Amino acid sequence: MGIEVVVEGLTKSFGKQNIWQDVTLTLPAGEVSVMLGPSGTGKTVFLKSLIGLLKPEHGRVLINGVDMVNGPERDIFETRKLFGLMFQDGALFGSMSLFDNIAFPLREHTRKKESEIRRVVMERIEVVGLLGAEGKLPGEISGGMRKRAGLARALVLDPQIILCDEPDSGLDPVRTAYISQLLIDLNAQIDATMLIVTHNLDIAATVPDNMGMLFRRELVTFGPREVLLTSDEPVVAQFLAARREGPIGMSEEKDAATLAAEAAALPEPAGPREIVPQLEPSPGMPPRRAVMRRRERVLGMLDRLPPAARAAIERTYAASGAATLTLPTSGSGS
Ligand SMILES: Nc1ncnc2c1ncn2[C@@H]1O[C@H](COP(=O)(O)OP(=O)(O)OP(=O)(O)O)[C@@H](O)[C@H]1O
Repeated sequence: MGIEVVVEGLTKSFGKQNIWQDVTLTLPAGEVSVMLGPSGTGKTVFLKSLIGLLKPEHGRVLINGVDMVNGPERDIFETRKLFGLMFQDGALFGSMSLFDNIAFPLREHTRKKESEIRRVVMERIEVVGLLGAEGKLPGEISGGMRKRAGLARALVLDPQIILCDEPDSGLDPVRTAYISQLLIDLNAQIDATMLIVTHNLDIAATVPDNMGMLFRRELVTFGPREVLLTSDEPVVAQFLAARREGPIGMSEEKDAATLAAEAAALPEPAGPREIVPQLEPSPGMPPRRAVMRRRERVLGMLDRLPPAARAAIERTYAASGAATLTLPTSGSGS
């Protein structure tokens, strides 16, 4: 099973530029989480901070008791081996075949024999649907194939935590849908904790168990997907509706007068936002073990969630036939 990642009071600046401050959240073990946020809000910086490649000035990132910010370098180095990283561009070596690219971490970090390396690499190549392309160079294949090769490479060391930086960048909507399904199938197969950074609304709506958003140097929210998807925070509503009206500007934040004028011109929302169902693993895949754990966890926190999120969660679990569940009384509490 994947490992819980606990982030406490994380603050990162570069010189005088504060990127974000006091970020606190927990990535639940084995669940899929998405971090949204406009360009430049520090999502990639956040991923790099989780693996200890960047050092925030304050706060902790705890993984199996190791603090990836302030812990001993030796422990951080060892803990990093639990991670699989998929970068935006696949980060493949252009002069190496896909096979050699995917084998690279095994050759660098293990003493496995070539026959064993071949077995592992071919297994992962099959998982991401690239059988037959292993001899090709990265320049000879499409962007979507390069992404999948990057994912295969992230998987060779049997990671328990997978970080994906914009898995959809440069992909058309159909390829993005395939990548979304692949991420869910992967979670079903290996039960790893996953964090995906994306701007893509389809991935955000269909893939994660949990969602968060960074904006104006803060974590706006992080929690079960229903919390963000029903949120009436202006920045979340603007992002999810992909509209110009709202706090997110083209290059800089808008002033109060502009915001007020835009808000006055906007039509009243027609009703609660529609939440599309989360993707299920493909036929033939094992069920996601995270689903049951998440259900326990989320139902345990129901009383502390905003009413709209609570109603959405109750609808989700009622629709998925959770007849055996006793939902905490709604209408009481918050
Ligand atoms: N090593 C660095 N040194 C100085 N500034 C940096 C460094 N890395 C990132 N930054 C700055 O931190 C800010 C956040 O960058 P980051 O790449 O994390 O944003 P992002 O949310 O991932 O953006 P996008 O969605 O466009 O990829 C940017 O202003 C960037 O210039």
